[in-house]
Amino acid sequence: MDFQDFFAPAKINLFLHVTGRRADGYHLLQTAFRLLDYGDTVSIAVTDDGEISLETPLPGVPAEQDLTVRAARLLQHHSHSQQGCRLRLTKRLPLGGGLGGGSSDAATVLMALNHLWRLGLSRVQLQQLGLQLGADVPFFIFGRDAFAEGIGEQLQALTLAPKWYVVLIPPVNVPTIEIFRDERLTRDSVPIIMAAFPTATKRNDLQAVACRKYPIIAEYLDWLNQYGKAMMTGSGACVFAAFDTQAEAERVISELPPDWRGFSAPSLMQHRLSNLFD
Ligand SMILES: C[C@@](CO)(OP(=O)(O)O)[C@H](O)COP(=O)(O)OP(=O)(O)OC[C@H]1O[C@@H](n2ccc(N)nc2=O)[C@H](O)[C@@H]1O
Ligand SMILES: Nc1ncnc2c1ncn2[C@@H]1O[C@H](COP(=O)(O)OP(=O)(O)O)[C@@H](O)[C@H]1O
Repeated sequence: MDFQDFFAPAKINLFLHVTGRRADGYHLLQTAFRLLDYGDTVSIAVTDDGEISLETPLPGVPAEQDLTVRAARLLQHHSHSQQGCRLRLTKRLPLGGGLGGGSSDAATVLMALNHLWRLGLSRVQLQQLGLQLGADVPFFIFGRDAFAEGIGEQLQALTLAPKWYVVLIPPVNVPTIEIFRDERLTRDSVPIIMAAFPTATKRNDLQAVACRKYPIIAEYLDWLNQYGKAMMTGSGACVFAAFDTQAEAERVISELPPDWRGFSAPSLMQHRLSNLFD
């Protein structure tokens, strides 16, 4: 059985404003997504028996609920394909970290199987399908830094200078839904236009609620603020800061207190699976 490896990068949100709420309860956002050259690896072997299985289930996540399996099943159902696959996942991104790990794994499975099963769906078709799995999935299929609106599915390409990021991983798993449900969340940020993004003050509207619920996040922000401008990504718990050079980022990592976890990684200009659509 031949397994092929496919990369599933992390994302960070360079700012995140909650501008309203849809009738179905989902929140309207404005955000800037940035890809990082750090992530999970999904290994896939195609089978002809129609079965879909995950050989490396994550602790606490039944295989059938794993976003890789759900993505494969969704694509199989949508395309009426008779083919199947065996999946293996090498997880580096923390669960519930705001780095979009599960969504990125799902996007990678959709793009890889579209290629391996020779389905010929376009990037836009896969983005629409991916939205059924999570609000961040279309961005990973879009495959480059983006200004996003709606619930994150309306995407415009952003060109940003390359940077190095320090990402710290507080020892808490923050369920996205818990932050969006909180009555203290402010939901009335005034919408900005994309052209205003580079000069606007960067803020994450989910950060105050997450820090109140999990004070350890504030502790990690305070520590990182000594070195650069620290912010939380997505609904947390991870926090990040940007640096111009690898050396600066690695110096910060080398000074982490004992038992604190984090990594440094450069920005990623294009998703490695983007070439599958050329
Ligand atoms: C906040 C963001 C920012 O990039 O990222 P994460 O921190 O999760 O990575 C995303 O909008 C998260 O996207 P994603 O993680 O895919 O969320 P989903 O699984 O679609 O949603 C989980 C739950 O959060 C709530 N939710 C999610 C997105 C949104 N715009 N409004 C919401 O109210 C809904 O109750 C939903 O049932
Ligand atoms: N392949 C997967 N990787 C990570 N989480 C997954 C996966 N499949 C299902 N999940 C579930 O989705 C939840 C949120 O995942 P994740 O996308 O990593 O969060 P976030 O977007 O906040 O970083 C996890 O807590 C887990 O229960």
